[in-house]
Amino acid sequence: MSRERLYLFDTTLRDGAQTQGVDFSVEDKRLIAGLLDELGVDYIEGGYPGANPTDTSFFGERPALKRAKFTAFGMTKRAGRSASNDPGLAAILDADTDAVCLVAKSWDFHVRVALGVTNEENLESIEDSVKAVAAKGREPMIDCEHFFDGYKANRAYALSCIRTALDAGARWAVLCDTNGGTLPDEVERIVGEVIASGVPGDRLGIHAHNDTENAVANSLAAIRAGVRQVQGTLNGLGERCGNANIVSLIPTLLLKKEYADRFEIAVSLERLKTLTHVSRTLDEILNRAPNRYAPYVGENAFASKAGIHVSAILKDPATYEHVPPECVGNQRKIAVSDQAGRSNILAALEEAGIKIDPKDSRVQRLLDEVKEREFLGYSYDGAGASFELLARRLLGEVPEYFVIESFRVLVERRYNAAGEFVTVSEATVKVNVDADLLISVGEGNGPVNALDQALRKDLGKYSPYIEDLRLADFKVRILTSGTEAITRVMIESADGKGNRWFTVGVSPNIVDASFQALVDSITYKLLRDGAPAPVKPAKKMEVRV
Ligand SMILES: CC(=O)SCCNC(=O)CCNC(=O)[C@H](O)C(C)(C)COP(=O)(O)OP(=O)(O)OC[C@H]1O[C@@H](n2cnc3c(N)ncnc32)[C@H](O)[C@@H]1OP(=O)(O)O
Ligand SMILES: CC(=O)C(=O)O
Repeated sequence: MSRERLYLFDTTLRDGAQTQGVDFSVEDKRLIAGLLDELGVDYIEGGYPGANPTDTSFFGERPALKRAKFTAFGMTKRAGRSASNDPGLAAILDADTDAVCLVAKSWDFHVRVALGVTNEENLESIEDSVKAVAAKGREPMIDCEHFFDGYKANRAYALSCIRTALDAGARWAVLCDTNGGTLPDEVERIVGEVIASGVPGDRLGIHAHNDTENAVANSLAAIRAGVRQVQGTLNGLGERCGNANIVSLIPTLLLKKEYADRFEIAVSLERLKTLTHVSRTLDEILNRAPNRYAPYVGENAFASKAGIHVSAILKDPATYEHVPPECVGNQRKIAVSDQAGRSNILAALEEAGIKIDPKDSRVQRLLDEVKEREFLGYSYDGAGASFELLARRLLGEVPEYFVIESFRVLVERRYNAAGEFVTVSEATVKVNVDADLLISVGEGNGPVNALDQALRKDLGKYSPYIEDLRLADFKVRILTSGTEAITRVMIESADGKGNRWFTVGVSPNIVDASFQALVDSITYKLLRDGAPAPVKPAKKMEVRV
């Protein structure tokens, strides 16, 4: 059966730029356009030439796209002047693009209130503007703003906006759920009625906003009802609650039988494997933490925690995964926690490269220990290095590289040499390495920083192993256990080889919890980098300062 072509229109650089807190630079726009082009979308809406210096500059030098149609956005000409005499439209037509998408009002309420013109004047603006785009040799399309609300208020007028655009030569009339309040059943019914009224579905598009968390569902409903262009943004960026997320739409269209059997899109199954990378690169550009819960591409999208799930996943991943993670470039994650069973532990041990007979009684002991510690506040879910140390200690594989004899931290608010009133922390750590007692003092902008400085200042023969270690992130959470508040500290560490690892510490005292996580971090690095075991047992001998 031959499949129908479905076109993907990306508006990350236009509607996505309308997201609160998002402010693309010209260079960001170039990078994102390149990513989208490589992914395989059909249209890249770059922004609104003439609306702001960034967009004008971006359109001033057309990005080198391999296959996507570079598209400018703008609005139809203002009433009372000709298309050739409208400076806004002129800036859009002057831009070197393949296509032009103009937003037009299709709700009579908006024509009256927002534009303050007659319905006929608005239709005239649509017709003249589309003709002006076509005359410039660009592919014209019209975003019918508020189409669904307009259709419910004045069906005949909303339809006449579409017909006027298409009759004037628009390749597409895009039905916009601008306020995002329409639900999937309404979208499906209304699109069906529009097509039944004689408008061909292969000239219609859908542009859905996410105000009821239905933007993707509404886009799929419109596709089922017959539209053949779908608009969306990377990671669902966009005005207010965002647009339909193409990072969710693309895999659904490619991997779900109902759509994959009926439609052909320009993104290949091979390019689909880059989707997680594309999504996370956008977050990187925006300096935002990726959404762990994002469907398909989030860190949790294929993370299983419950023992019953993991037991089955290890027998066949299809038992609890709706698609294989690799097909979108993501990966399976098996968490170890108090929801775990033996299967989670075995999977985590395998991931850490620890070989053990599944029937070994130490597997159950480790599981019991994890559950006991999680009860006390530890969380191994996000602290893989601490879990690995716990497991290897139980198996007798972790040398006691160093022994902490004691530590002390002072926090002082005082005037510094420059006469500024500052808070400084000072830590002293006594550590035993190869029977040498080493005492180091460190200063820092906080107690944990000072402890870290002191601990790492002199670790005897282990010092060279930790020269490139740095603390990348530090998270504190206060938990309540019974009547007591306890602190859980998670530390992310990194080294010069690009390795990152996570450790956890728990104590009623925040400094103590931090220190545990620090010690785990250093021990993990020593173990991973093959540091030799101490030759002498730890005991106080000589003092070196
Ligand atoms: C649903 C959407 O997301 S549409 C996309 C919206 N995106 C943006 O607005 C981002 C970029 N916009 C801008 O930089 C500015 O709004 C500009 C440059 C386009 C216009 O700026 P200004 O000329 O200062 O006008 P302003 O933004 O205050 O108001 C919009 C004007 O466009 C008119 N207008 C709105 N839509 C249309 C349309 N489809 N056709 C013709 N005129 C329109 C409004 O009636 C209003 O006119 P008025 O000033 O005579 O009342
Ligand atoms: C055009 C557009 O962004 C909208 O109607 O939502």
